[in-house]
Amino acid sequence: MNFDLTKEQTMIRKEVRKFAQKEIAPIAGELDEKEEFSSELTRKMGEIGLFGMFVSEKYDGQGMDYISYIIAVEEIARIDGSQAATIAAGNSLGIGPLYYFGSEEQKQKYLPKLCSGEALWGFGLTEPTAGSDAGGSKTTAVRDGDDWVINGSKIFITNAACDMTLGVTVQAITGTRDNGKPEYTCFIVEKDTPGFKAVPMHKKMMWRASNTAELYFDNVRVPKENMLGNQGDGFHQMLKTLDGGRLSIGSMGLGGAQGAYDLALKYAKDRKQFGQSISKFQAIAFKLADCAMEIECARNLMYKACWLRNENRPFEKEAAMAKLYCSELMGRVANHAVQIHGGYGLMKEYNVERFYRDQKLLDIGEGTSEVQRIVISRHIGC
Ligand SMILES: CC(C)(COP(=O)(O)OP(=O)(O)OC[C@H]1O[C@@H](n2cnc3c(N)ncnc32)[C@H](O)[C@@H]1OP(=O)(O)O)[C@@H](O)C(=O)NCCC(=O)NCCSC(=O)C1=CCCCC1
Repeated sequence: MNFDLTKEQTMIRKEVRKFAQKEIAPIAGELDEKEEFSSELTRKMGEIGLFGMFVSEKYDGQGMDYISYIIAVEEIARIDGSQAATIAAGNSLGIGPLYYFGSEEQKQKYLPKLCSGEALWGFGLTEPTAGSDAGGSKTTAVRDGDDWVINGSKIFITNAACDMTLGVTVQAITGTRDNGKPEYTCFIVEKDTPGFKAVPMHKKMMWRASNTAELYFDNVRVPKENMLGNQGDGFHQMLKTLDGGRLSIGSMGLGGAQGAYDLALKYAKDRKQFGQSISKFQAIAFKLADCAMEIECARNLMYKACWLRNENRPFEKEAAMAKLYCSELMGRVANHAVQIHGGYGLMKEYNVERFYRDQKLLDIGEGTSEVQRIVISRHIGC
C-alpha cells in the first residue's frame, strides 16, 4: 500500500492552489456578494486545464486519473465553493455523460470545446416534482419521423444558462418498461434549439457565483442522432454519472472543510483573549484537533473511492460514503470555524460565513445525505 501522491498529483495540488490563491481568493467574496458568475474566471480555469482532466487526450482532455481531478476540485473548494461548483459540475455532470455514453461523432463534436473550458454543458435530471426520486421525472420525448420531440422542464441545473453554455443532456420518458416503470432515454439539446429556454435562478443562499438554471422544453425537436447511447439507457446513464459526480461534490466538502479549518486555525493563533492566543485554550484547541483528524479521515475515504474508480472497480458504495462524510464534515468544520471567529465570523469580510453557507448545498445536491444513506444501506444488505 502506498499513501504517497504521484509527482503529477503533487504538482497539480501545488499549481491549482497557487492559481486559486492568486486568481480566485481576491474576488470570491465580491462575486458571491454580487451573485455574479464570471465567464472570465471560468475561462482562466479552462486555460490551466481544469476541464476534461479525466478525459482522453484524443478529445483534448488531459488524460489524467480521477484522484488528480479530485485534488484540483478540492484545492479550488478550499478557496471558493462557487468556482469549485463550476468545475465539479462542468466535468462530472457536463462532460461526463457525453464522454462515457456519447457516440464517436458526439464526442468529437462537443468534448474539445468543453475540455478547453471555452464552453459549459448542463446535466438535466432534476425536475420540480422529481428530486431524490430521480425515477419519477416527467419530461417526455416522443418519436416523430427522424426526430424526437421533447416536452417538460428541469430545475437547479448548474452551468446551463450562462453565456458559455453550449447545451444540456436531458433525461426524458420515451416509453414504458415491461415492469410498468417509465423508460428513460437521454438526449443532447443544444442551447439554440427552438422551444428550449434556460432561465438563470437567483437569490441562492450558497454558490452564489455559480450559474444555476431552470430549463423549459416546449416541443423541442432534436434529430435522432442526438440520442445519447441507446433508447432506454437513460436512467442507468444518469445514476452512473452521479456515482462519479458524488466524488466531485464530496471533494468540494473535503476542500471546503480544509479551507474553513485553515481560516479557523489562523484566526485562533492570531486572536488574543485573556492574555493569550485563543488556540491555547483547550476548548478551541480540541475543536481544531477534531477538525484536523476528521479532514484526514475524509481525505483517505475520498482518495480510496477515487482509486477504486481508477482501477475500474465498483465504487458506488464508497462514492456515497465519501460524499456523505465529506459533506457533513464540512458542516461541522464550518460551524466550528464560525464559532472560533466569534462575532467576526458573522461578518462577510472574514469569509468564513461563506463556507458556512456554501456547505448546505452539499447535504442536498447530487443526492441528499438521506439518499447516500439509502445507497449505503442497500450495499450493506439492509
Ligand atoms: C438511489 C435512488 C434514490 C434509487 O432510486 P430507485 O429506488 O428508484 O432506483 P433503483 O430501484 O435503486 O434502481 C433503478 C434502476 O437503476 C439501476 N441503478 C441503480 N443504481 C445505479 C447506479 N449507481 N448505476 C447504474 N444503474 C443503477 C438499478 O439497477 C435499476 O435498474 P433496473 O430497473 O433493474 O434495470 C436514486 O433515484 C437516486 O440516486 N436519487 C437521487 C438523485 C440525485 O442524486 N440527483 C442529483 C441531481 S444533480 C444535483 O443535484 C446537483 C447539485 C449541485 C451540483 C450539480 C448537481
